[in-house]
Amino acid sequence: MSSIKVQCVVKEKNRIGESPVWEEKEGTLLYVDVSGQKVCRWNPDTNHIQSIQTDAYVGSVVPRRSGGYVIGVGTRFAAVDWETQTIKIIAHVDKDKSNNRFNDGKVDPAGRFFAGTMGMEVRPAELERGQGSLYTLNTDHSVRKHFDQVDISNGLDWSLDHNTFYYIDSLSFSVDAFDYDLQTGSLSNRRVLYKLEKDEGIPDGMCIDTEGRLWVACYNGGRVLRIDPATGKRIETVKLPVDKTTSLCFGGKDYSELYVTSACEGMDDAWTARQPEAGGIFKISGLGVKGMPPYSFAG
Ligand SMILES: O=C(O)[C@H](O)[C@@H](O)[C@H](O)[C@H](O)CO
Ligand SMILES: [Zn+2]
Repeated sequence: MSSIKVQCVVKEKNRIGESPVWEEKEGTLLYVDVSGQKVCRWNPDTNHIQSIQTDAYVGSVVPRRSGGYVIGVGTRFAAVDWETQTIKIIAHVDKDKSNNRFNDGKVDPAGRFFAGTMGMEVRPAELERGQGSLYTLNTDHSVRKHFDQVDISNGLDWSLDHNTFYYIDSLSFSVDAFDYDLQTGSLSNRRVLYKLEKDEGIPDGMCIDTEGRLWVACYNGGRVLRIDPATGKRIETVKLPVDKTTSLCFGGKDYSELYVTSACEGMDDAWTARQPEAGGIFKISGLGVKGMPPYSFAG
């Protein structure tokens, strides 16, 4: 008997909720509202949300070892000082592409911040294709471009042995893998790991569990998938009461709960009436698997 429970824990609607990160020390969940242009921090004990406004779309937020956070905002990497509520630009990318913005990002096991860009959407998942690139913000604040021709740069994570990088370019409808060199931060040997089925929607955010399996949030699919990278097979599906599930991370006690963000942007009144929790954040408990603590940017 499965005892999986799905619960909407953050009722406040995000236009595009994204980039959830569990903060163990504070017991809080960090996330962004991409087009709502804010970085938020939710405390499950008090149900209180703190936020800071950004001046452009904010694709992701990651913790920083020296304190505060780093974000991908517009086409810039920037540092957030949470105490003083100030944002300082670190580096600029895609300078020739004024219509671009950062999307999903995550820190690698060596403390580098990986984040990708995309063109501006006219409607969800509709945009000029191939405008994005995948970047690394190194700990010395230099920027490296790994590749371009990306449609919607999205979910990413590293294998438990750090030798593989998993990556989603949403409009390819696949989860890809690369060989990863942790010493140099280099990617090579791209291949497709899993192709989504039609009814599964668009692959969006992704995270790994302690068994090395991947969890993928499916935009317009209303579900999260568990993929075994060893076989390339889907081994579990958990459905949610909203279609626009965007991203996910493990958190809570011992990282045994899966937090899933969602979006409501692009939904008409009838759709919103059917799914009143769209834009909220969900907690899935009883999965029987745990996740990994996030890495912090080391620069
Ligand atoms: O959630 C994200 O990653 C993007 O910011 C969104 O724009 C959606 O992903 C996209 O619309 C469908 O892939
Ligand atoms: Zn995403």
